[in-house]
Amino acid sequence: MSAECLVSVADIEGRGRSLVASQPLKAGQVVLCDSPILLYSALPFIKPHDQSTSYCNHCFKTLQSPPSTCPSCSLLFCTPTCLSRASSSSHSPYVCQALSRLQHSPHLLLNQPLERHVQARFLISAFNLSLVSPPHFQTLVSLQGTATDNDASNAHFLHSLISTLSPLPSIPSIELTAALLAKDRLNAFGLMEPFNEHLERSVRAYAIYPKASFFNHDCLPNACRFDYVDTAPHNNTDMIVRILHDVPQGREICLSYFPVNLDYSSRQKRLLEDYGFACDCDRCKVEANWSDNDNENDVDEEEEVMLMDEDEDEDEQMVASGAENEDTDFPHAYFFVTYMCNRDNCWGTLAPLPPSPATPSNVMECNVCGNLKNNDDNAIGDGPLSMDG
Ligand SMILES: C[S@@+](CC[C@H](N)C(=O)[O-])C[C@H]1O[C@@H](n2cnc3c(N)ncnc32)[C@H](O)[C@@H]1O
Repeated sequence: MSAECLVSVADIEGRGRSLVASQPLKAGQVVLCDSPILLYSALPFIKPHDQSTSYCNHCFKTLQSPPSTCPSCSLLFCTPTCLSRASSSSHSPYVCQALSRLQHSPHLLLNQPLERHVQARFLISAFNLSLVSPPHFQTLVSLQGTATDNDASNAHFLHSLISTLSPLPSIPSIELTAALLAKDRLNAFGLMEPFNEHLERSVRAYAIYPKASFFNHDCLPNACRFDYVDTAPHNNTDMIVRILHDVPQGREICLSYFPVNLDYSSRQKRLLEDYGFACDCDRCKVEANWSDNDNENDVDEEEEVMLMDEDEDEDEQMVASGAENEDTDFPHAYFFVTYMCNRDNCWGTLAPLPPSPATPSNVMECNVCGNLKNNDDNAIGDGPLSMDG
């Protein structure tokens, strides 16, 4: 059955639009494969020549062989085909001229925070979308997100800047520009640089996905997302969402909006500041009662395994039944041991590979480092997989 039929949009009070299982789902099942309607670079307009050499400016694959160069602005693309596709979509003459002016006039964004550089890229892409694909622009406008005072002040500056860069028949108003910034803040997913255990992982591009934007957050998610930007031969920026464990029909499917190892106060802060809500998921209800010291244990793997050993049977039952025991100090120990990658500095989430119709999958894949491991805990490979693999 196609992934599209496995989840449907429902309104849940206090959570807005949500994705729920349309039928019982099996661990590893792909429930969504979504293509971005908007994709833009996460790089600031600083040292553009050094920084723009790493990725194709259309599909964001790491550049390998001699790239193709845009004759007007010198941005790099992985192949002539990517450059040609970009010229009629993401790198239209409007975008080409606007980016070129920003890159060659560093004073325009001088002393501006990096956040504004990336927002300028987003707005240029969004304004371009309103010209090259009005239906996709309408989808973007329909996403969740209402402008805050901060969005309004950013919009004020950026609207005036972008208006001077490149002529357009009409550009969105300042009010719509502020709303677009809010929608980007709430709905953009980062396409990350490849995992390196010695470096902090940074974002290479941001993407807006029309259907994946309906996933709500849970600090103990029942699904996680994968991308295969450098390895998928086609549609390499698609997002694939797989289920971690069996889920009954009608249950909401949630992602974690950030790595699951964050402690309670960091999670609450991020959710409130970036997404405008206070999380009251089962994990937060338990951790709200912990002292700060307890929260530090959140990322201590040895501690987790110790707790797991003590409570293993009970925790497995809790996960299986979905009903957590209020009396247990650490009901989510099972989650960390089973679904969190134990490679140094990874903190990725492990999801089973898609099951075959008759047999459940017993191989887990990490959505950050790509490691594959058997359910018996043996690493069996260093990903990432290709989606065709
Ligand atoms: C990416 S959107 C998710 C879809 C959104 N519910 C909608 O109606 O379009 C993110 C927003 O959904 C809401 N949301 C996500 N997870 C939530 C949760 N666990 N509890 C309450 N609201 C949540 C917040 O308003 C958040 O800013």
